[in-house]
Amino acid sequence: MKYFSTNNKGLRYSFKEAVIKGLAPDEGLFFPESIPHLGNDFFSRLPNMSLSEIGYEVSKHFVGEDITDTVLKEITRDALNFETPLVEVEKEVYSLELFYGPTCAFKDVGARFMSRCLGAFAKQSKRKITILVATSGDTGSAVANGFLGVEGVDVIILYPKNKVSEIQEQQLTTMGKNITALEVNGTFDDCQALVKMAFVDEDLNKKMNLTSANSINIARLLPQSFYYFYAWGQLKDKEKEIVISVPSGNYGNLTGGLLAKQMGLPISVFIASANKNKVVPDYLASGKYEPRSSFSTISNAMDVGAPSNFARMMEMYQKEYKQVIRDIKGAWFSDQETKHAILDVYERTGYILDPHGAIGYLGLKKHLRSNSAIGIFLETAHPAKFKGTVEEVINVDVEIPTYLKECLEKEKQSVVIGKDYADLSAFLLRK
Ligand SMILES: Cc1ncc(COP(=O)(O)O)c(C=O)c1O
Ligand SMILES: N[C@@H](CCOP(=O)(O)O)C(=O)O
Repeated sequence: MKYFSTNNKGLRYSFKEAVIKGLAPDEGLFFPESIPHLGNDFFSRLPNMSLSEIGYEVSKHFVGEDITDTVLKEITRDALNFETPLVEVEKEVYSLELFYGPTCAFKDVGARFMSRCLGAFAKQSKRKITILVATSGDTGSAVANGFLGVEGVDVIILYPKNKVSEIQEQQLTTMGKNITALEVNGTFDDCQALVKMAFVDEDLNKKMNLTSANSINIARLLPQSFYYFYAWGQLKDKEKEIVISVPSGNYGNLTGGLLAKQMGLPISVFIASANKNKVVPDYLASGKYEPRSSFSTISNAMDVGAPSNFARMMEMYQKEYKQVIRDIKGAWFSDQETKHAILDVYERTGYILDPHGAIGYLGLKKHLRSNSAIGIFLETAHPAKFKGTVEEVINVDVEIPTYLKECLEKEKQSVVIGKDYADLSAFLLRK
């Protein structure tokens, strides 16, 4: 399989090149030159397949000869060693719980797969690889956890000062070893823009071997299709129409779902569920895409005003707006509505939503009108990561998983920088 840049289809790159570069030299995002349709045999075996088996069967089409079959099997077995259960919350409304990985967010799936692929490539490389990652809360800790102690790889996390939850910040800033946290005086979009500027800074790239572990990187994005197959495999009734709502910010998770659909997964509609940062729901309503500065909300990991993966969504639909709105509906909700959903679902069912999952739930309820459809929303993080907000709403203690508890006891270590590129490049050149 070869990859092209969303800015230029003329040049082709191997999986290994795309993973090591992260972003194409022309600042486009890497995209597979063809998307395989997985056959009936694969779909008939799905109900009995584990997440890691699905990961292997799907990714083998995308990695080409860059990773041997034996190594790819090891990578998927080792990376995807946790559950992603489908839990019925109400009649025909399911939560796909993606928070059983080590950092309690869906990012663990992609970060663990990518770290093992890059780890395999790093062994073949003489130069150290430096990963730059921008985070609005969850990507940073998942990437740090995935790459902690990996030889030949340094990780630098950029996160927006005062805009992530307390537990998220502890996760980002307490790893030590080969992980450094930069606290940026700005928004997530500023962090993402700084990272992209570093990739095209020629002087810096002569000195450092930089790559990205955001969903910009194809090895982070691809695994985000695996659990859609897993969810479908777990459904008892596969005859009904299936609608999936994805709480979205940078749109890597939704793009993973769209990839699964193009590979043949019978999902009738996706819902792009957003908070007040609603550039994509606005595009779906009007046909105009207008990235803008982001607002801070209680679903902070989705506070993105210029989502990276919009370029890939457009590539998939060849910018055909009518086709896009056939497959994707938009929805957005305020903090007040999010809190109300957390309380309402808790009181009626006992199920505890986190603020991101609550937006997914609301998007699903908005569009799931037909009784003949099954709805799934993605629960993208453990509610304990947003303990303060959730407990204030439901007035009940939310138990913190052991891993999260451990990082609360450690000391925060970060370097504060401004949002000017000069600050980041000076920091990197000093390293
Ligand atoms: C908990 C949580 N939910 C939803 C999102 C949004 O996902 P995406 O950026 O892939 O749209 C994120 C961040 O990416 C997140 O951390
Ligand atoms: N919400 C994300 C933002 C970065 O998203 P990514 O999937 O592109 O890495 C976060 O939690 O950091």
